[in-house]
Amino acid sequence: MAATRRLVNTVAVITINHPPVNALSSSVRHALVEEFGKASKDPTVEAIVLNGSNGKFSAGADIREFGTSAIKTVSLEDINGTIEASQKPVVAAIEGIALGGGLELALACHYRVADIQSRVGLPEVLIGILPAAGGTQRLPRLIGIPAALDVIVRGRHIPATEALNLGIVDEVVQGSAVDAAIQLAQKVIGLPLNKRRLSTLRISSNLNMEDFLDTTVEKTKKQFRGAQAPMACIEAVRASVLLPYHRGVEKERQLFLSLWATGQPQAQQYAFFSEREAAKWSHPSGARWYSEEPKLVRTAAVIGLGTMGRGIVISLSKANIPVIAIEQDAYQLEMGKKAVNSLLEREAEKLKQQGFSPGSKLASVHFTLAFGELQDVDLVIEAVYENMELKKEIFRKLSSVCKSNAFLCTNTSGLNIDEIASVTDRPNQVIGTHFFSPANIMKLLEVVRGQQTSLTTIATAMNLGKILGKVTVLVGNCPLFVGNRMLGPYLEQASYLLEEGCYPETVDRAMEEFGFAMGPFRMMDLAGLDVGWRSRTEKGLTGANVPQGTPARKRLGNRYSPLADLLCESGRFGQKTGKGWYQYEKPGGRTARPDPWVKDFLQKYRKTHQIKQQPSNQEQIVERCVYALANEGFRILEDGIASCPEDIDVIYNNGYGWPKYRGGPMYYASFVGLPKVFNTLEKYYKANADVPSMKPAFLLKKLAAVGGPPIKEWRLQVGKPVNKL
Ligand SMILES: CC/C=C\CC(=O)SCCNC(=O)CCNC(=O)[C@H](O)C(C)(C)COP(=O)(O)OP(=O)(O)OC[C@H]1O[C@@H](n2cnc3c(N)ncnc32)[C@H](O)[C@@H]1OP(=O)(O)O
Repeated sequence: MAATRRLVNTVAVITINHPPVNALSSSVRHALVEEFGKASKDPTVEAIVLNGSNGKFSAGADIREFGTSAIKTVSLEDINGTIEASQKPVVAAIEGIALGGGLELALACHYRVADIQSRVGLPEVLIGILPAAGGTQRLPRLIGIPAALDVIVRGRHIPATEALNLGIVDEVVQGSAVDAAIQLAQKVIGLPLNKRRLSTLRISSNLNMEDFLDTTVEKTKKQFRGAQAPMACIEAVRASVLLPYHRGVEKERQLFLSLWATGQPQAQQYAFFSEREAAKWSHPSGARWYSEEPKLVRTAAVIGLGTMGRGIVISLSKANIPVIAIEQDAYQLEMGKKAVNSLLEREAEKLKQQGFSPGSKLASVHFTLAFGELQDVDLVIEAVYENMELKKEIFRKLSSVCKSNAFLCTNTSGLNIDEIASVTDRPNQVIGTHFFSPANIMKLLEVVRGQQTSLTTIATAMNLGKILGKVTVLVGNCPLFVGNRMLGPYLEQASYLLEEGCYPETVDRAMEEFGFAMGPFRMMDLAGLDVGWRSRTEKGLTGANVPQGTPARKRLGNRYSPLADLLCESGRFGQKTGKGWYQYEKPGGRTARPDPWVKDFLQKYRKTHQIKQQPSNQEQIVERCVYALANEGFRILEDGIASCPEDIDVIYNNGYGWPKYRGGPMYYASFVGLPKVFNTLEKYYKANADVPSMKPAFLLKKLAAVGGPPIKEWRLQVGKPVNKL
């Protein structure tokens, strides 16, 4: 039964029953109509309580129904209208979550009681749509325009205590929300309900509403560049100010349909489900996420308290895993300790505001210089800087100090996991955990399996990612893994564009207007240009080891751009030195300004090398950079490094600032059409045979030849994720 009804004295308790998250699919909506109908008619029922089974009110509309005929059956807004109009008081008992349509349903009830652990919100914007069951009209009437806009446009999950302060819920309880709701329902029997019907309320505000909304539009346009849903949310809320309720709801509906026509909701919903699929990892042996038991991680250690290590320590503590944090000397330890403690204080403050005692949520962190203290930890994450010899030295030590069943993780962004594992006494328990900076904030975790990594180790690392609240993707071991490997051809194209007449700001603007959080040159400046320079020097691509007589713009017969090397040779390492592809207000400054020095440098460079100026337009810039990125993605699939295109998209959406409303680079390639991507790359490669990264990948060619099937059918062509490198 999608909803059940029981009677407690004169209160009918209607329970949504649709595991796992009580999504309001067609069957639930029909069941709600039926049970409300019966409760309304039943003369023994004086009040109604609505809750969800298994401690979850509801995660909202069933996202899988969008775009199908199921969504067209009885509408949630009609149900909400019926509930609100009920002559008997209806109380929502919110446990766990009331999200999207779930909260809209609760807003149609006359009262809302929430348990202290619950979260409410209207996160539709995160899947490319807007609340379309009256939420954009009822919420502003309840909590006012500014607060409602914040909730709807950002789509964040609001903890119960904050929801109480905002006025979204009427009561927050420590114990059972259902019991409290029944008590409240009994108390309000017979009281007038008019003021509890949100659709009938008038919006009160002293603000100059039109100005306020216009300013919000401008701010939102900048903040969510290119995303349509946030703008539609504002327009729907504007309608709540200007129009009577029923016309506001019509506007909400129209906006929903226009959003659907943009294609953005489909991309964002693909991204939503891809994230969930990524957790369901598979292994070339045929093992899957459900066939392997992860080991419990009760205690952990982090080696290195630089930016990465600090973020990892915070993540572990927030997940209630006690941490031992190690540094190499007293000074570094003290610096790390100060930074970690100050971040933990901020977390504790947030918890206090939510009504929790920080001690019950944040695990302890113990700082030490002594490796010997690691003998009992279940798992270690090494987070020192990228140097193979240093990492090996640490893993040798760990191998001798840690208990035999401890897991050893390395936070490398591209070094060989097998080589690191080879110095230990337990290569099967060594795994890569590639966090993204700042590690306590960024959602992505690339888990890298080495050749000998055991299934238990994989299951444990994947489960740890989940516990830390990360979007965790399992990938194979190859230089730079998935995300960073794809950056290579992308950044290469960006540099070639400069050689050919573009400027950093032109390329960055094009990519940012496409939707990237940051263009390639701003990104390089942020990461530090010296990092890549060091690696190219080690590979003999630049510096003293380049063979004499090598042309400046060729390496091993292929095109090479020395621009970044030249910048580094001038001491321009990016933000940290106050100069890179841009100039900054000071070393460590954040505001990038085009630098006349760079312009002059590029002009001289082009003249010296007699490069014909043919600056690309915005569309060409995007095509070259994005197709180069996706092409490498196809190679990664061919090589068996990623299991499926969805995993690659999850990595880009969550770790590289790719605009989620474009689904990810592989989804985008599929959206544009694989034959078009193939032909464009082929044309470029034919004219530039010295740029092998632009040679269309074999898999792309194969898929394009059959007309570019939908992305979920690519798996058939990809096969098992066996590392072929
Ligand atoms: C007419 C329009 C009216 C209203 C519009 C809407 O209501 S749109 C929907 C708005 N709601 C959301 O966006 C919530 C989406 N869900 C989540 O954020 C999380 O799933 C949630 C609820 C916080 C639970 O997180 P948790 O980590 O505990 O579980 P997980 O994410 O793995 O989800 C478990 C399985 O449930 C599926 N699922 C979740 N939400 C929905 C949903 N709204 N519709 C359909 N399916 C949903 C999810 O895919 C998982 O499925 P599985 O097959 O097990 O992978």
